[in-house]
Amino acid sequence: IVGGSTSSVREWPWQVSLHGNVGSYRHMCGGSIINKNWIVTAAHCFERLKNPDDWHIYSGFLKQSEMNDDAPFFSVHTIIVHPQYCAIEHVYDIALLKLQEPMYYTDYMLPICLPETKFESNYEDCWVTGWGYTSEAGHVNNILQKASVPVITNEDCQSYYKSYNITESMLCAGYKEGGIDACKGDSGGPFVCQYEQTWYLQGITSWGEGCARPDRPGVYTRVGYFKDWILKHTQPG
Ligand SMILES: COC(=O)Nc1ccc(-c2nc(CNC(=O)CCc3cc(Cl)ccc3N3C=NNN3)[nH]c2Cl)cc1
Repeated sequence: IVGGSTSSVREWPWQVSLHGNVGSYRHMCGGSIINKNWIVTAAHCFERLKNPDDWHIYSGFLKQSEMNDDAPFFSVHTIIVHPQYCAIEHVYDIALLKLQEPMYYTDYMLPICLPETKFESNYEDCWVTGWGYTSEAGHVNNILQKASVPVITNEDCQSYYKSYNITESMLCAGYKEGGIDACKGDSGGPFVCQYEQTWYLQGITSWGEGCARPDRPGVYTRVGYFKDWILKHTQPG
């Protein structure tokens, strides 16, 4: 997160850190708890690491330094990447992780609500969180960062990204002058908005041209667009 600030415990209890085995395990992506068995994240996180055994999920932690080999983690039973995901176009950048054992909820580990509708009309108080770089030429941050970022229309977003196709399955957020944005290592993590005292997962951190640059908003997977697909895979019975 560029231009953000340090989060406190229990602020974002749905935020998880996905550690991938690239020789040793290290933070690769963020993710969000949606119920006791399922995490939602970005499809691009699994381009190289497709084996569930190569992933450890850390939940309930604020600092990367706490997510060490002595700390408890959840294992992954199944990785479901959206069948229409396309890396080149950044489309359908969403994936579901089924846990090997159900999670227990605590004050530090709680699910985030899915959006009510496919396209929300209210995006008043929206935040992006993660352990990603705090500048383009940076490194993964130890303490979870947060930043408030306004949603912009897809039409405005398309006008900024002339060489890309901003689809209805994407949601954009950012400041025209830049300065505050997600960055490397934040992807897969939550973009949440508070409405009438409830937080909803409106986006999954996906891509952008650089970090926090003027006229280059962040592009998120629009979670509402995939609500039926998510429910189909994650509802018991
Ligand atoms: C010790 O462990 C480590 O060092 N781990 C570690 C883990 C992951 C990565 C890493 N992850 C990615 C995937 N993309 C993102 O995370 C954000 C994309 C994004 C989204 C929005 Cl909305 C806005 C802007 C951007 N944007 C553009 N440019 N940069 N960011 N790239 C790299 Cl590199 C690097 C190191």
